[in-house]
Amino acid sequence: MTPKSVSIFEVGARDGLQNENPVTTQDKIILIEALAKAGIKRIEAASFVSPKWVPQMADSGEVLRNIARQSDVTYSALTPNLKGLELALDAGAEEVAIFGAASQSFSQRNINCSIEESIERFAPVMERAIAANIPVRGYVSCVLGCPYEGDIAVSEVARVSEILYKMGCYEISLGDTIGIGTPDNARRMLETVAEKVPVDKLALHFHDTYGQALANILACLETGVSVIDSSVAGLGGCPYAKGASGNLATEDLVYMLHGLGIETGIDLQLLAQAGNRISQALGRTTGSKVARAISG
Ligand SMILES: CC(C)(COP(=O)([O-])OP(=O)([O-])OC[C@H]1O[C@@H](n2cnc3c(N)ncnc32)[C@H](O)[C@@H]1OP(=O)([O-])[O-])[C@@H](O)C(=O)NCCC(=O)NCCSC(=O)C[C@@](C)(O)CC(=O)[O-]
Repeated sequence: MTPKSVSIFEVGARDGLQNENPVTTQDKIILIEALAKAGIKRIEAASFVSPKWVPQMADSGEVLRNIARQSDVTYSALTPNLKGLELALDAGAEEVAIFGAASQSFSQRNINCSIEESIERFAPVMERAIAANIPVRGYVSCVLGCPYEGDIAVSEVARVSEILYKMGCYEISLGDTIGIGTPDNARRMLETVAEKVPVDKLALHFHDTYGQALANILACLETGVSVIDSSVAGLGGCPYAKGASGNLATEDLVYMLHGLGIETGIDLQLLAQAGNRISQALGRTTGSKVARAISG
């Protein structure tokens, strides 16, 4: 059944900015604070990965330490290993995420290890996070296709999702990393994963490379999924998936959800302003059609 409200997990400051031209630390801080003012309650603000691999995220500690935090907002960070987790805890991350894949080739290119090795690396991260009382989110990439392998079996998506869930992730975010899915296969994938992980513990994380993300989300909403990741101004892509565009723009998602009578708690005008400002800092126009329409 379609949910009455949707929780938006904003990934623009991480998934978005990790694959844009560098912006200043201050620009990131202004963005994150503006997103919170617009009513977003879950913000992925940082990523503690190797600065040699993703230089755009090298100032993650400084970002987390300097944002003016709102008490009802959760600020989270990616942590691929124990080193990343310790840095995230030190900087005050309130939630962390481990990120695996349903594709062996993507796992190798993204985090330099196989799926099985990644699970081994995640185990101590989970253990330490639980000891520190920090919730851990789990990502599974390539749920609707892989830039290196093509089609990915939904059974593999379900298998990896279940492993991360059973390890203790409170929520599993299903990433269409290259935005290749279409409504029927997106929904079928979600239904298959939901046989292993309860649908209220699943989130959708759809890139918009082929312009299908909104349609795919609409098709999936009927299953009752109620957490959706998106990126203000459609920022980003993925450094290990050449040609992938950003996540679905949050403004476009919010506009559709409000039109369907689904609550988000987000002020669309303030959100569009936040997206327009970071787009200006990047020297590009917003990737959100809704923001362009409102601004026009
Ligand atoms: C995972 C590693 C670190 C393994 O990298 P590695 O080379 O296998 O690891 P290592 O342990 O051998 O370390 C190599 C170097 O990295 C350093 N290092 C090691 N760990 C860290 C850390 N946490 N923070 C800072 N530095 C670190 C470590 O200290 C060492 O430094 P050196 O001695 O060479 O100077 C590397 O592969 C990496 O950083 N990859 C980047 C992955 C990434 O950020 N990808 C993009 C995010 S995932 C994504 O966008 C998909 C998602 C989540 O949005 C969902 C979707 O859309 O599908």
